[in-house]
Amino acid sequence: MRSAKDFFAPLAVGAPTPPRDIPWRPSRVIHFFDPSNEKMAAKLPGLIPRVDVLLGNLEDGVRADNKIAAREGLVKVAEGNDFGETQFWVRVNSIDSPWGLDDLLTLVPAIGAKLDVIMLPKVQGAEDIHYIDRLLAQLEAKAGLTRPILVHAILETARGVGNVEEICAASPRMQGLSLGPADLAADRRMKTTRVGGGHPGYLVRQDPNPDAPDAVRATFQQDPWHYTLARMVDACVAHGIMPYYGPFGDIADVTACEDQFRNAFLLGAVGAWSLHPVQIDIAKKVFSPEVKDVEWAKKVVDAMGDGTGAVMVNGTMQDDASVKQCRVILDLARRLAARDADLAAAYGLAGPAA
Ligand SMILES: CC(=O)SCCNC(=O)CCNC(=O)[C@H](O)C(C)(C)COP(=O)(O)OP(=O)(O)OC[C@H]1O[C@@H](n2cnc3c(N)ncnc32)[C@H](O)[C@@H]1OP(=O)(O)O
Ligand SMILES: CC(=O)C(=O)O
Ligand SMILES: [Mg+2]
Repeated sequence: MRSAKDFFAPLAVGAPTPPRDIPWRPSRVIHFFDPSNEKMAAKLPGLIPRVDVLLGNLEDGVRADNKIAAREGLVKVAEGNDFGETQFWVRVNSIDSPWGLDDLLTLVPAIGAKLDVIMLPKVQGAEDIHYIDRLLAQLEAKAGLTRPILVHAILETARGVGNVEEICAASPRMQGLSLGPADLAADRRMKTTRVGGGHPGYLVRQDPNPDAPDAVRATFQQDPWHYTLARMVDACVAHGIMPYYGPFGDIADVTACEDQFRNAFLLGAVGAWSLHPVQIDIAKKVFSPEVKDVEWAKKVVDAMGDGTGAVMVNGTMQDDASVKQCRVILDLARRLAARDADLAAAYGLAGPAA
């Protein structure tokens, strides 16, 4: 175990100092694209200003015979685009795959200065984060980078879920976690073949009516990801990093996508992935607080004065704890409004500096 005293020391001579805090930046939507797909890459200049995070995916979803083209395509995308306020991330291949090491050895020297976050799939435990932590420090030092690249882990194995706390705590570089419902379902031997979302068979049924035993009994679908997501949120918050819902594979079912994203938002996630342009605005809408909730939060904060005691607002009790809930909403609304003039106008909050 590393001493607390050297936790924030660089892991290689000449590497940038590890971060003490993960900077807050909007990350309601992490938009995935395949850098080996020229049609997708051609759409990026229009997509970059629309998304909070643009992510070049090199892992699952990219054909094995396109892995090198994808890696090279990502370098071209980085060199050929100005990302402005948009974060630029990559999902590298897993460190036990034939491509993971070369992804890192190529990308950090070539485009490390533009990469905000490296997303690492199939993280099993702290040992995987320790490995990439040291390797990144060595590569950053060699490349003369002055800003540390952050690391985001996908939680998509049963062992990873069991080790979630240790993964979050393994390095000051840890930026966040995403849920990987497809690989996780396979690894756990769950019997759903969907990429995220609910399942009609995962339900509870209304009790029988003793007066009408043959009457149809309503059923209610449940969320099979609730347990994992809630566990992720607790682990992330405990370690000062950010939890994200992952992908929703039924691109055509925009309604269920919105529902799944909203469940995650309500539980504490800060964003979700978009796999297709149609999912971008869904994520941005869901992970921005609703105007009515911002208005309510302002009202409670105003009514609570110094934030202590108990008052009635519209027939409800508000006190020191509930005002904190309202401040969570208001704080997020303020941060988003400061970057988005439309949201600022909708919320009645200060917008971007002129
Ligand atoms: C479990 C996991 O690991 S999830 C993460 C891995 N998977 C991914 O990243 C998948 C990313 N998304 C995709 O590959 C594609 O969106 C697919 C395969 C799902 C659907 O692609 P298509 O069948 O081409 O969809 P569709 O025809 O609706 O696309 C419309 C247009 O949007 C483009 N497009 C589709 N997805 C994207 C994207 N993610 N980014 C940019 N452009 C896109 C298409 O190229 C197409 O362009 P065109 O109008 O010039 O022909
Ligand atoms: C997100 C991802 O990688 C998965 O669901 O497997
Ligand atoms: Mg996966």
